[in-house]
Amino acid sequence: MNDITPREALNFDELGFDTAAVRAGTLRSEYNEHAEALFLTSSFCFKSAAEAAERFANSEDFFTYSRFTNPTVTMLQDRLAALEGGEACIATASGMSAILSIVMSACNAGDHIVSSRSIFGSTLNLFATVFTRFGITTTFVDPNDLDAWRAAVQPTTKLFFLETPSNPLTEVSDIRAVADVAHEAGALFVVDNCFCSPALQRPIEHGADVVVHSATKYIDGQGRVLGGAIIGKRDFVMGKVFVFVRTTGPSLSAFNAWLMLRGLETLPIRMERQSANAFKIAQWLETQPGIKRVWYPSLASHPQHDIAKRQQKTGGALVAFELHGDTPEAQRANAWRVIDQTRVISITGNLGDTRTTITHPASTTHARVTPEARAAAGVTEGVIRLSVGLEDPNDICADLARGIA
Ligand SMILES: N[C@@H](CCOC(=O)CCC(=O)O)C(=O)O
Repeated sequence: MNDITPREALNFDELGFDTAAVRAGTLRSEYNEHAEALFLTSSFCFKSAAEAAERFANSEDFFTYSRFTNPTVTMLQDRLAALEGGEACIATASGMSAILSIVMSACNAGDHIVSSRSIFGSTLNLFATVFTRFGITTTFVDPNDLDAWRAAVQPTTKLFFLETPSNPLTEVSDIRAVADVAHEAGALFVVDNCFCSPALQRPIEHGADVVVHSATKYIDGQGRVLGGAIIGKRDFVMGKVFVFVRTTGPSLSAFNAWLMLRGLETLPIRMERQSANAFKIAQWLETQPGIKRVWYPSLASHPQHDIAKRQQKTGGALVAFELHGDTPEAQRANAWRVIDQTRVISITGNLGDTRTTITHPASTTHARVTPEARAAAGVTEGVIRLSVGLEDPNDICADLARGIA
């Protein structure tokens, strides 16, 4: 590929994380532009039919067609691989298409997955309803019960799936401990690192084989575009996932990749500040009598506080809390009242934005999950998820106080 860099290529393994966040992805055109260029083109031209044939035959090394190779997307992939400490990355159109691509690349009909039960609603549905139609079954387990992971293993188990911290309750699991069980079983261990981003947690360093992201969240960081990313060893990512994405087309657009490159430049400072704001808000929520329970990994009351301290740089920017209520209906009414009384916070089904967002998971992000699966994951009608942004945390507390009072 035309890797024309103004000076010699940088080795990001030897440079700091913050340096990689702004500089990794060094591909430049013949013009040696300073900022990453946006290559809005569906295809690339060839000097001859023979060159076209040669380049299509070696598509990993040449730009041919943007469904599978585009310079702007390559720069994003290179940067994400550097940030996660992986050998290679493939970017996709959304987080869900990233998970789909991993499973379709790793499993065949008749194979089996062991997954945490505490995962995003659409991921749970993908495993429980879509894959089963193609003969891939999943056993869901309590993510903090290592015996349950072990007991769920079958001769056909090919993949372990963990989300830590989990969506929406920020349940934290020991990545190294689950990795050991996965590897004893000969399974590929996939960790969804969406809530932390590589700025706060690098699962590959703790034994994960593959890291998956909804890049829509902290990687974009400003609530603008959808995207996904798969990071891991070259033989799996380029040998299998690349071929799947090339053939089936859940590819990331160059425009979205370009925005995400901009977003990543501020990832470390956004995560630091948003985490600090979230900690302040979580501490304040714990003092509110109207609130039954608060989940935030940096709080001493969090059930996996010790694991989080070991594994994450900060508690992250997601806070979950539960409202009182004698019945599920009363809990929902209380939660909706708090949400509806906000004026500053955005009521929306997304997270990872610089603006604070508030979500009622039971009726949005986890609405299509069965009530039993929601109950097993602890997602009651009283739970509210807050994705804390860059506003003054006092303004966010005041906005929440109106409904809580
Ligand atoms: N990952 C986002 C997703 C937003 O919600 C959904 O995708 C809902 C699922 C559906 O209705 O199909 C988040 O957690 O905020």
